[in-house]
Amino acid sequence: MSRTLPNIIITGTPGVGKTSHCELLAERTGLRHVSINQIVKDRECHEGWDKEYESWIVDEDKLLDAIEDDAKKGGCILDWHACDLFPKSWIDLVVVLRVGSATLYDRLKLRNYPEIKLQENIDSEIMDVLYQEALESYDAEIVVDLQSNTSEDMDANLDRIEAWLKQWKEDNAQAT
Ligand SMILES: Nc1ncnc2c1ncn2[C@@H]1O[C@H](COP(=O)(O)OP(=O)(O)OP(=O)(O)O)[C@@H](O)[C@H]1O
Repeated sequence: MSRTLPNIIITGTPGVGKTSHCELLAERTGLRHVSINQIVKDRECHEGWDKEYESWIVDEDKLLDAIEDDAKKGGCILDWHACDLFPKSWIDLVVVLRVGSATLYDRLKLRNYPEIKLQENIDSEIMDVLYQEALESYDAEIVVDLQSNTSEDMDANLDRIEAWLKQWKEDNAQAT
């Protein structure tokens, strides 16, 4: 299936900077920021609320149905703390954002996360869980991990993704 625009996943542990990156990237490129959190909530792609973790229990089949048409058209920036559920055929680039554990701790503390959720997220970041998930789910050549500790990191990441997008468009224009 050919798309005239690529689909990009921006993933990583909660608090790493996915939404911040996606919003700016959407502004800079015109691609659509697809906030999976928002879709799960708005389109009720869930089986209820987990009180302990203070998060929705996602119904993945319903979620995939909800975004399938947009994903098949292309031009989506998928913003979520997991990536293994999206079909490989939909995805052109997977960006895994990374952050130091002290910085992540400060960011999550500011959100008043429950202690259990805070600790699990710090452990997940230290143990590379999201990066490994991306490597297990997609071809290694489309997976990139980028640091997101500072606003300078974010600027550099956005430049890099924009350059990748420009190249993707050139390559795919030649192919058609
Ligand atoms: N590279 C960065 N440099 C400095 N601050 C950042 C950076 N990235 C994110 N932040 C700050 O960290 C906080 C969390 O960022 P953001 O909401 O984008 O994370 P997220 O990964 O989308 O989280 P969630 O998965 O919970 O939606 C925000 O206050 C944001 O301003």
